[in-house]
Amino acid sequence: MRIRAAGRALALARRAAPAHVLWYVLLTALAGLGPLAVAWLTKLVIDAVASDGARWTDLVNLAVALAGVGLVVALLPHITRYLRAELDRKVMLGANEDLYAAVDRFVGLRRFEDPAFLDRLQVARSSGVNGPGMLVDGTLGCGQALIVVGGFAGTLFSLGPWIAFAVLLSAVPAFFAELALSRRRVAMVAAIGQSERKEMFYAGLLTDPQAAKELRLFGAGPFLWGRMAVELRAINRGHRDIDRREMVTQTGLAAFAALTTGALLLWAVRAATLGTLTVGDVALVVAAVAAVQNALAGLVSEAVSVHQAVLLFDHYLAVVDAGPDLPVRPDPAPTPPLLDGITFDDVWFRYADDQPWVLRGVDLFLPVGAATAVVGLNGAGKTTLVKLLCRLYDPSRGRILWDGVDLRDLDPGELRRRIRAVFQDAVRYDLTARENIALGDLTALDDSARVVAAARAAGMHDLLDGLPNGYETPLTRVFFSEADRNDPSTGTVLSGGQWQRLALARGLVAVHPDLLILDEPSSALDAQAEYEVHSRLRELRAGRTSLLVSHRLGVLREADQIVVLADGRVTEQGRHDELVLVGGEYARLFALQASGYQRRIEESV
Ligand SMILES: Nc1ncnc2c1ncn2[C@@H]1O[C@H](COP(=O)(O)OP(=O)(O)OP(=O)(O)O)[C@@H](O)[C@H]1O
Repeated sequence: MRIRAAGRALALARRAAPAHVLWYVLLTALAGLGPLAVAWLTKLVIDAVASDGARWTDLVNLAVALAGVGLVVALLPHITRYLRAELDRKVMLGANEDLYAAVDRFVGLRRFEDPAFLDRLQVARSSGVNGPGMLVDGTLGCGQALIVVGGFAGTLFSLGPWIAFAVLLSAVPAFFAELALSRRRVAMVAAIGQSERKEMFYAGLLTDPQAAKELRLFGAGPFLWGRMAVELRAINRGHRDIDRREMVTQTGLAAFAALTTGALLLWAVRAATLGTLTVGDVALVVAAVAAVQNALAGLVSEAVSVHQAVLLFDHYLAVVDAGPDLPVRPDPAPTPPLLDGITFDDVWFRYADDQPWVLRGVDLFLPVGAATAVVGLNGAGKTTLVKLLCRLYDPSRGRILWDGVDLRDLDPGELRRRIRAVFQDAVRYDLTARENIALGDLTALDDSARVVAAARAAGMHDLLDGLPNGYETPLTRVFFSEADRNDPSTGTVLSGGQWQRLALARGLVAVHPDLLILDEPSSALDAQAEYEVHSRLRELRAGRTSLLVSHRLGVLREADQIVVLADGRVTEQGRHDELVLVGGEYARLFALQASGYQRRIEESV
């Protein structure tokens, strides 16, 4: 499994930056050979200077070679550092591309509501994408260290086999100790993932312009900061624990390394005084011991970083390989234009097995070309019904049929192209007005006429047209667009009702969707805007299939059918007049709202 992960990471690096990987490998190998060449040339120069019969030209040649190798050794780290940084950048881009493509393939919403998966996603986003770069660096670092160790160990071996053996043995405890530390570090990263997400949430909230108003008014800042501090302390505890272990391990290892180095130096000096080693040999031993110790320490830390990279990359692979969260048929049925209607056939739904049922056997038919309105108390399941219709979840039991074909047999992308929905909690994108609208159908991004028509339908055209840069004005004071670099003050902040109308424009920008869903599209509109918007919507809906959810029963009166949702079932269904005559829940709610308005009129008269 780990080997497979390492293979995938290296393959990703090769794909993202093939030339950089090749050059990086070559230069790293060269950098590994450099210190050995310098040490040997230094030994030869010293021995030549110390000997009586050395020729001047030989000395000069050796010195020039030493200087040349020294130059290469000095230059290589700078070039490899650049290559490494560039490789990391390219690989990270490729890894991010794959990660977000995978996240985009999650057809439904379940994964985004699963805390364990969100933890993985957090690790994948923050560290996993660096895995392949870390792995290449670490693998090459290991390779380089092995070249140095191999070269110098050979040298030490020629001077005395047991020295080479002793030096190599001294690295074994370090290797296993670092490996154990690495395991703990990765476990710690996963363990603090939840705290990190909470800390990010509080940090975002404390600096969020939208939240600033309430937080100041309620004086909730210190409370949230207190919560954030709790998470930060938990994160710190995780890091502190690892840092302490690291300190104890590293100091023990350093003391052990210093002892072995000292013993070897003593041996070399004694051997030189006895005449078994030359002066050049002593210089070589000194260089070799230092280089082998350094390289072994490097080998251990690089091996550890490879290990860590693979463990982190495992989280990344878990996300990238997760696949769609709802079953998607490999050979989906085509999604033709809606001809007959949509059927809810005994639909049961709950958000998780341990949660209560939200829908308990909904039977409903949305006829093509008709406007259906859904009414119900808060929490009755109206938005859930809409989300099932868009196939953001699958029913727990029962079926939803598009002209008789189960939604599960259709391609979710194709289905969604036939549906446009405006949700009550529509997103406010920090983008330009044009982009905010065109996100509803990206084919309209460069089609101003369609964007303007949608804005007109939602009653937003005059306002957007009058902005400093018209439709190109950013609807945010958080960023500014490139065009506004010289005057970033053009960004505009919309009111709640204006955002709602913009969301409506986003829903209306698609050309003739088969199904238009409006979930509380006018709750924040003033009376005049609501009247205008609904008159316009009535025109737009005429002859089209639409589903309208609203608590303002007055705007639903003209729907072709009104459906009351209660206790997870359809309890009433019919036209406004029919339901009023029946005198059930709809009639009660309608009378309640109407009496409120009536009383206010009478009081003001
Ligand atoms: N993502 C979710 N996970 C778990 N439960 C959820 C989720 N979304 C909604 N619910 C629960 O499902 C029930 C129905 O919610 P839904 O949003 O469909 O109601 P609604 O009729 O649209 O309400 P409202 O009129 O307040 O908008 C509620 O009890 C709610 O708590």
